[in-house]
Amino acid sequence: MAKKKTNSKTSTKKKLKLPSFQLSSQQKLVFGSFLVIFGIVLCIAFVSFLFTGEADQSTLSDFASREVKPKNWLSKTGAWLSDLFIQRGFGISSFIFSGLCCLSGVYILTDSNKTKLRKHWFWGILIIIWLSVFFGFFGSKIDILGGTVGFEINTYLQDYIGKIGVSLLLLFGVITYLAIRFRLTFESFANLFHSAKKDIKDEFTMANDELIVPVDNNLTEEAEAFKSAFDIKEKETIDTAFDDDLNDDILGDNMTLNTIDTEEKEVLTNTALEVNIAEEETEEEDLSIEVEKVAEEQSETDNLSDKLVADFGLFDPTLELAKYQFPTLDLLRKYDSEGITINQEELEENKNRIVDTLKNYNIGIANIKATIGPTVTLYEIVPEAGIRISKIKNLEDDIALSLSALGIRIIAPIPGKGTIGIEVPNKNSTIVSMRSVIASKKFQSSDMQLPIALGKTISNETFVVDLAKMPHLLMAGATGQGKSVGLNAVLTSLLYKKHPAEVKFVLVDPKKVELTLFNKIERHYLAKLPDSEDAIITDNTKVINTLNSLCIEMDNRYELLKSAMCRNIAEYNAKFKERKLNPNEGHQFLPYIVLVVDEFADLIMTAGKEVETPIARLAQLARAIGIHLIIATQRPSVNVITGIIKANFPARIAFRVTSKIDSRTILDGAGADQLIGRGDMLYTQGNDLIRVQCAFVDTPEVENITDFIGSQKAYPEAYMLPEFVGEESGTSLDIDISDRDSLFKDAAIVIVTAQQGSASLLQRKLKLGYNRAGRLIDQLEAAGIVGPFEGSKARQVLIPDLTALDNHLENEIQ
Ligand SMILES: Nc1ncnc2c1ncn2[C@@H]1O[C@H](COP(=O)(O)OP(=O)(O)OP(=O)(O)O)[C@@H](O)[C@H]1O
Repeated sequence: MAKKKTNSKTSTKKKLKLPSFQLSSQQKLVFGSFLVIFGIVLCIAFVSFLFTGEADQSTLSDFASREVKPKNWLSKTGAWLSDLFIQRGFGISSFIFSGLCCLSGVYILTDSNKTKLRKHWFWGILIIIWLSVFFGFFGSKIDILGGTVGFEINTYLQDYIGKIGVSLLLLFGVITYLAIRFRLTFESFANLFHSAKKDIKDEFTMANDELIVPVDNNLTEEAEAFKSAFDIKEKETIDTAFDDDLNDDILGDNMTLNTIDTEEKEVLTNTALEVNIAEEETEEEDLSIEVEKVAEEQSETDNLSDKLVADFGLFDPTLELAKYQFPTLDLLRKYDSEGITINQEELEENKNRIVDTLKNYNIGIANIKATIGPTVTLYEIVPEAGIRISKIKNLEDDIALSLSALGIRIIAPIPGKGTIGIEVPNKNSTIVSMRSVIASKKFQSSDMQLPIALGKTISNETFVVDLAKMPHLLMAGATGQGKSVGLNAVLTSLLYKKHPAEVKFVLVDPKKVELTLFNKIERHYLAKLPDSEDAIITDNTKVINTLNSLCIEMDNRYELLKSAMCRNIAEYNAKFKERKLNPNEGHQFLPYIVLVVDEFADLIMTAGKEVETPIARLAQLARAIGIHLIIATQRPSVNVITGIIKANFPARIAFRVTSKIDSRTILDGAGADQLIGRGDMLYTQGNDLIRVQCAFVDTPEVENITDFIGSQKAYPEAYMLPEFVGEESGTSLDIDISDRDSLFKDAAIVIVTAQQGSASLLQRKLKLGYNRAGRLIDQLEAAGIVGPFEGSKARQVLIPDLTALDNHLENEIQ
């Protein structure tokens, strides 16, 4: 077992090292047949060389001249190839080359196991060399038997180990080959010898028995002793023989055991004993039998998808915009004041103040350490033994007063460190540019699904989080503290990392001015409702429709995931890329959708429950299907951020807020009221608070990026969300004839001709987007041309042919 395991381990290791070339079926046909033909060419040339080689010797130097006519059946090429392989190469063993070429071709054509082919090549080449040396051993000059290689190796070896040495070396080669290739062991030689000996012995015994037969009734004393000694054994053997199918002959004899005479019994005993020995031997051999690894059978769908992947490669969702270029770093501004400068004086001053203040309250400090961040410096204090932490915590305001600085935050104790932290704002804060965080290795090499570079932590590390893991983000902060910049930083991060095929934004901007710049990338990155003009939603009534539409999209996506038997969007998309999901059944690559709501308080004020319900539904359920919410608000009061919303937004960002109560609403604790503003923020994902300086991205930078993306080739339209028809507009089936899509008739013809009521058929035939095709199907249903939705099956077509369709439509108009 252990041996088997190691074997399989090493083989997987080997497999991992080898590069895998995936040839398409056509390439396999071309390459495979080329190799077979090349092998045949070599064989013909070599055979011809045996007869014409000598005559062609002189013509080889005039290869370029057309007057020279070589005798080789394949003319100059044949003469040259066979001279190269046989004369200058390995002699007649070169025939193996032609065989190997043909074999490789056949392997490629039949798509057989390549490991076996590699083995054939390995052993083939070794045999070629061995044969060439072997033949070279007998020749006194270069000849076609051993070729130049054989001759030269021989001369070289004979110079060092002599003729006897070379012959022994060749013998050793044969033994090694037999041992490795045919797993021959010393025991198998011995067994061979043993069985030969036994055969002779058998013959001998048989002959003896024949001699004994005539004196059957008079057993000698020795024979009697022999018999009694084996009596028990005989019985056992006979029993075993009864069970043993292999010993049918003996079985036959044993059946009549009572009737046979002693001599026959004796013969039988001998035979049975031998069977026993033979069995033991087989058992011994069994130990060395190697169990061949059986390849696991693949199911039919796997085979089909594997074939598709082999033919077309993995599905590439970015193919439609294959030439899309990600924005470059130089679109972002570089700031002079970047990089942290240590102001020794300031550090010393703050340290003294902290020590003095604490001394005033009889708190001694054993140790103090400073970590300088972009906007604040963290002083870590180890108090003297016996000092209660709560005492320091209570002195927060006093320490802040004596340090006469805004934004002091005391963390007592720092989780996991056993020290007390005092964050003191730097006199001169440094700007954390978006460029520096985007360029950071941490962001660039992150393999997160939706990476967001938020800024830098207090220890000046780039802070990157995965929106897909959050899974929804709540952002709050008083006006002018950096919310909009924060939102822009989030969107910019995604633009720098995600292809338009991979992520779509739904932007809600009641302030109408904050996100307008993103209009330029509408057809690349934005998603919108089918009949809305602007992709960025500024009208509060439209927000309700959009949110409900997202709920429909969510339900649709769950249906798709269910039928694909996937638990989340990542699994689903991976399966789709591997071509395991059929687009004809409605499957498609699903981009992430990020809903950004700037000024959520305003929405709640105007729309209340109508907004809260879909938001809560999305927040509760949308994480698995790739819809993520980012909600920003100025007023983090309890009537805006209700319990249900809070419960579903574990990731929160707090910019500076004006009151402790607001801080509590957003962070479930104080802290946000002590921030210094201008992008200074606290981030939590349910546990610790992390102080981060938000990356700064200015409007011109966003404009540069959106211009850069907007100037590139885009999709024909923005990503269409499913249509949501509000209650007041009636049911979707009451479609007015005049409101029908311009392609309604074409769609009806396609559906009736194909007798298959599926939206994806329309998508393909009429080159439509999924949403328009879906709308057409609804209209066809309303017109009574197709039946109702039947889950994963195509809808039933109610009109049998085109004539009936014409009649149907005419009747409709009347
Ligand atoms: N990360 C940052 N680094 C440096 N300065 C910043 C940062 N974030 C914001 N600021 C400064 O604060 C100003 C206001 O920021 P921003 O417009 O994001 O505030 P806001 O919270 O969106 O305000 P409002 O709610 O009124 O729109 C910016 O113009 C900028 O000067």
